[in-house]
Amino acid sequence: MIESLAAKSISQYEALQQILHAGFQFGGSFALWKRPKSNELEVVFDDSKLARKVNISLEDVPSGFIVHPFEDQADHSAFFIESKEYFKIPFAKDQSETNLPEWIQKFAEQGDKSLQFAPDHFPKISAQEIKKNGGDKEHFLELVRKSIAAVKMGSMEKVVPARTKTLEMTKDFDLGKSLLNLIHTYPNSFVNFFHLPDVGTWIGASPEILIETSGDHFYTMSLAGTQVAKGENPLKSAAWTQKEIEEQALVSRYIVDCFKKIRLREYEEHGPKTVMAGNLLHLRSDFRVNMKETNFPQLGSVMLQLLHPTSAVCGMPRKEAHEFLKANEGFERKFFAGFIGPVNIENKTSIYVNLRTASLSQNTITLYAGAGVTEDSDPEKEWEETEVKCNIIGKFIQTANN
Ligand SMILES: C=C(O[C@H]1C=CC=C(C(=O)O)[C@@H]1O)C(=O)O
Repeated sequence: MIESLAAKSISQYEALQQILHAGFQFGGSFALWKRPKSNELEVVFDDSKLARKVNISLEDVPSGFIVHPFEDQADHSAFFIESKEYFKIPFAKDQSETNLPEWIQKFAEQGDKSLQFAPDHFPKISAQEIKKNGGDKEHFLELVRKSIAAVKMGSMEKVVPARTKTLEMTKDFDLGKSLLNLIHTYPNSFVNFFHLPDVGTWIGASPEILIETSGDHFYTMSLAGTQVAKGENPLKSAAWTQKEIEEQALVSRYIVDCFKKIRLREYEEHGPKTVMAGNLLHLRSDFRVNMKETNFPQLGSVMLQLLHPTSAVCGMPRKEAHEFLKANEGFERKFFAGFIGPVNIENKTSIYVNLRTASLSQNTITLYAGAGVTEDSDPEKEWEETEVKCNIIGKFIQTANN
């Protein structure tokens, strides 16, 4: 349902606060997001008190927001925030004011203001759970060493070990402000927030599309290789090592192998080129298919099932890399490196890999990051890379006034 917006303008910060307030008071699940380069913020509310699940055959799914963990589900299901209410509001950077649907403003005015930010909506994590959730540096270094050894032994070409970083939830943590900062700092990312009662509450800024379908057009990308952007024109001056070029080429090969599996020969491939995500540079290739010309109307769902988890977040071959991570990583990825995004909204589905992300609990915020390992990797450098990746979200969470 598309709502008309109220005439009264409010600041973008206030709008975010009111959306969050209404979302938590609604009692169901909700999500908000801003697509890369878009000037609009989109929101869905679902009043269902029980987390909804759908099959990941997306053609049959109503409008909404999908949330799938890293682990494949035996029943091919994902969590789903059905679009019982959907609206979008202007949210350009240079436009400090915006409008909300009238009902949200009324809802927020009537409600209890103290609930505007309510960490008690989030699950509580015990100290014991924090300890075993994979944030230890020595554990990660050892994991990378083991990864390199396994690649050298020939059982895998690449693997993507990950870690967490846990921050304390401070009293001055301001969710609306963190989101506003993420939105304006990362205009090329998919900035997102979703809340599934009793399941999880996550905030992130992903640079990686897993699949997108819009009308007859299908799109996916291979993204890998990381360096910190430096200098005046980082996109032009970036140089890539053989290790990074190979790492990204493996992700592209993985996509082409998926096309081969379904005998799809007509696709466009462009790249790789250097792209910017926050203060990081990556190598990216773009893949496009016309679903009408290739007579493949269900390509989105088919590729979603074939691609996830890609070798940008798991490794290659996928099965061996996944088994290695399960045996050695030592923590549960949950929704990290899973996939999230709007489905069948205005004839478009945009599903992102859930990277540069954090889960919120009553007392902690857990950041997640991984790094692609090949035989030329250096454990200390991979640790540094995950620090920088964690910081993309972390720096807007640790200090409320950032
Ligand atoms: C696994 C992550 O990034 C992936 C995407 C781009 C570059 C990557 C890399 O250089 O390792 C990773 O494959 C992450 O951000 O946690």
